[in-house]
Amino acid sequence: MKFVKYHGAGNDFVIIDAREAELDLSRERIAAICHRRFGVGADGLMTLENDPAGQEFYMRYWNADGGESTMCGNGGRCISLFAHHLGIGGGVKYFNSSDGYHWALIVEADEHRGLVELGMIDVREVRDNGDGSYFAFTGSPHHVEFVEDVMAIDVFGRGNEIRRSARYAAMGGANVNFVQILGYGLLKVRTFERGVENETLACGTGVTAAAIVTSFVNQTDCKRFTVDAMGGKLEVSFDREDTTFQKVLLSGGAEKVFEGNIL
Ligand SMILES: N[C@H](CCC[C@H](N)C(=O)O)C(=O)O
Repeated sequence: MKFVKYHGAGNDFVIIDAREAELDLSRERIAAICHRRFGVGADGLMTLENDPAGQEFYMRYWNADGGESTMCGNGGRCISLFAHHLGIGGGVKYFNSSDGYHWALIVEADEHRGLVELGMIDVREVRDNGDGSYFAFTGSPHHVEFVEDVMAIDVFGRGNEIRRSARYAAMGGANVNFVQILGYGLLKVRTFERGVENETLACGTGVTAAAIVTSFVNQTDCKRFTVDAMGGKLEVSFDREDTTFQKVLLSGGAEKVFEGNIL
């Protein structure tokens, strides 16, 4: 089975063009493909499929543990560059996914790399958990808390604990984002990802949640954030009406790093 490997700010994915093929993708097989030693290694796997609703393609996403999951922002940017490399659509890609329709502008691209701006869903609620942390759904569920120094945080230990806490059990757990405010519109974020069950080098829906919660909580007139993730920089921008965030955009680099054949 042919695959390609892309990453967005170090959040990495196996992507398979499934438009013509019936694939055998069990939970176990996806977990094996994503395994860092016994497989290709990835934070997640995506298939690019024909969309019954008539968009240019459908994006399905599975986490590294083999579980099909909710929207992946870095994955959406990578699969849009992959679609571009396949000659699908024009300068703006229109696709469907688990949280509805998305568009992605290919700002620039060569045969390996690109700069991709992805339209995200609206965020109509930021929940204050009452303990200094917050929750927002940006296509995936995200816990957000502010810390003095993200590099001093035990992201795995504390992230795992919060991800498995009773608060988020009903939704199957949440991703956990630790946010350090570096300045006005400037954040550093580290994320423990549900379904990867570890820290990832970047999380697109996570940095989107971090920016929106920062605007909601203290930089209330800021609508554009640069976010330093461990694997690279991402930009988040939005319009804001009271507590509704619309025209949410996630921008950053995406890169095709290799292609291969899964036996
Ligand atoms: N692990 C997430 C999905 C992937 C999110 C992340 N890779 C992104 O870029 O948004 C979840 O199960 O909620």
